[in-house]
Amino acid sequence: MTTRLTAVSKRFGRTTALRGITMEVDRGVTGLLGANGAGKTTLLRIMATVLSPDEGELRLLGRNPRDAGDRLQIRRQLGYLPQQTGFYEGFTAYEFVDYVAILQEITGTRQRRSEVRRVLEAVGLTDQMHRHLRSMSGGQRQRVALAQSLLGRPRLLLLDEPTVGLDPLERIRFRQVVSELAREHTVVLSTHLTDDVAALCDQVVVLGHGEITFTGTVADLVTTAAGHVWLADMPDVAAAGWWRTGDGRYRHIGEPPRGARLAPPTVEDGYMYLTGRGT
Ligand SMILES: Nc1ncnc2c1ncn2[C@@H]1O[C@H](COP(=O)(O)OP(=O)(O)OP(=O)(O)O)[C@@H](O)[C@H]1O
Repeated sequence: MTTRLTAVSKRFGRTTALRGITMEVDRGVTGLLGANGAGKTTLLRIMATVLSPDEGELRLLGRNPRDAGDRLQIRRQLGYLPQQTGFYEGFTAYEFVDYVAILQEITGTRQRRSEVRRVLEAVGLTDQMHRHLRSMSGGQRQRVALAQSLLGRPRLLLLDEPTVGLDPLERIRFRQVVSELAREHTVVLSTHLTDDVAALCDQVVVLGHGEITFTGTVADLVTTAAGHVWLADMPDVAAAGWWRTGDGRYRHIGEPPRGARLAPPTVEDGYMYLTGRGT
């Protein structure tokens, strides 16, 4: 079931949010990495059939979203976690997910109940499902939001910055959930956290100013910075970027000076080198 974008572009007035995006996603996790305003949300909204592209072709789960019949079929197999979920604070986790299930026309009370319980269990909230949303932590609420996106066992799961605002333990819990899901789902998640990409993604797509600047594996992304990261006792202002590390040395990204002590690159270095920002 192919999910592929070909030469997709989108403008908002004078702003070009996406230009000539061509990419394919498959089972596993694809990470969309990019700075604020790079176009990640716009891309996910197009894939979620919320927005139409101005130009280009889209195949979602082997279907054409421009066709009304196909679009309905796509939406039935699609899970979407937007950047901001409109929660109803007075609802419990169960009530909220159940409400979304009703909106999705999951018919039959017994079937709906078991589906709501299934998705809450998938995100590890079985014990918390009768707590009110207003009393939950950011991470728990994010898992409730993820749970609603899993209703109906979607084959394509789109997650917009799902780990923003989570503390380290919540992020690890969230990663566990997503990596388990990716065994059977195609997951596309946007983030500006290179740690999430390193931990989760089979494929990485880097967006910069609405264009794809890199597609490959995490290892490929790391390799882009090989030979361009070095450590020194003093900062080198000619580097594209540098910062002082915890051990008092200065880590640099860019063209190394002669005789520099090269360091093995990380995903973050790869991303920084690629974007030419260094810091
Ligand atoms: N509805 C809209 N109307 C006008 N401009 C928009 C709209 N949506 C997005 N844009 C613009 O398109 C560009 C891409 O925005 P988008 O939200 O897709 O980026 P992003 O990578 O998701 O950013 P962030 O990480 O901050 O969420 C930005 O310049 C943004 O201001």
